[in-house]
Amino acid sequence: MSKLLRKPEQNEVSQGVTIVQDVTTENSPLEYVGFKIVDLAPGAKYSEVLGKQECCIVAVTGKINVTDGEEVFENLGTRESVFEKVPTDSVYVSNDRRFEVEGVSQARVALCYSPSQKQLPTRLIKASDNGVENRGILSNKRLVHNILPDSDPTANSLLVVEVFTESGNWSSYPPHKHDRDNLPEESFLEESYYHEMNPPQGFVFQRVYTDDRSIDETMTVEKGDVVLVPAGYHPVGVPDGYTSYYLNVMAGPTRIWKFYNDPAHEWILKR
Ligand SMILES: O=C[C@H](O)[C@@H](O)[C@H](O)CC(=O)O
Repeated sequence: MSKLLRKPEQNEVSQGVTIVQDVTTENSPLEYVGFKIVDLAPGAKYSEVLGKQECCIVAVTGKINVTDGEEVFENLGTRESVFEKVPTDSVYVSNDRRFEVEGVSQARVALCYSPSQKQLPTRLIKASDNGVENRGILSNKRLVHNILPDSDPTANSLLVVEVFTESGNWSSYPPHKHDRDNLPEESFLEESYYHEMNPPQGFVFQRVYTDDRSIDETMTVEKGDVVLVPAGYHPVGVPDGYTSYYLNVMAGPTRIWKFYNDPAHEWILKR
């Protein structure tokens, strides 16, 4: 199996707290991005003390309470399924702070991490704060919820976005990359993809490949999988009949999302 594909696990770390995905800079080829999926039963609590990392806590499904020890944010979350396709609530917590997440209902929480040195204020990113974007044409249409875009100064290095791609469409297509620290042409951002499909037995194909093909992995991706993108183009193809969801975390030396399209396929934008 590709080293860029992480299958979900059921690691119950305490009563009602199950770690489903746990990507760190120590256990992955990523140097900037970290990512967890935590399932919480009602009343179960998960807490962390952050070092020189910032974290965006995303209420993927269900309702949660979040505190950083000073502020309390209650009843966050807007959906029982991501496929309701409504934006959700998130909380940004900066470096050298702690946080605790409590399940109000059965909840799935994404913890999105990146490096942070300069402590910034904790911030509730309400669902209504998400920038909603219909992107693409023909068979490349997708719906984008910008949770923590580079235009939002809340974070030091973290970018978080979720994308819905309909049946028979492609996203992150034409293939693009952001693996060179070469602004203004291109920024260097590592990336993680957390995937879900509807109906849940579905799969999508994701290719991660570099110009020199030193990386060239085409993966069959299923519900709960994480795909790691240390470098390279990273298109996603969605079979007929299914809807794809993914949550992206990006981070790198400069918090700017400036991608570069694969010249071989850029022509499709001119149709
Ligand atoms: O680089 C960002 C990620 O690849 C996705 O968020 C992608 O941009 C989604 C899309 O435009 O299809």
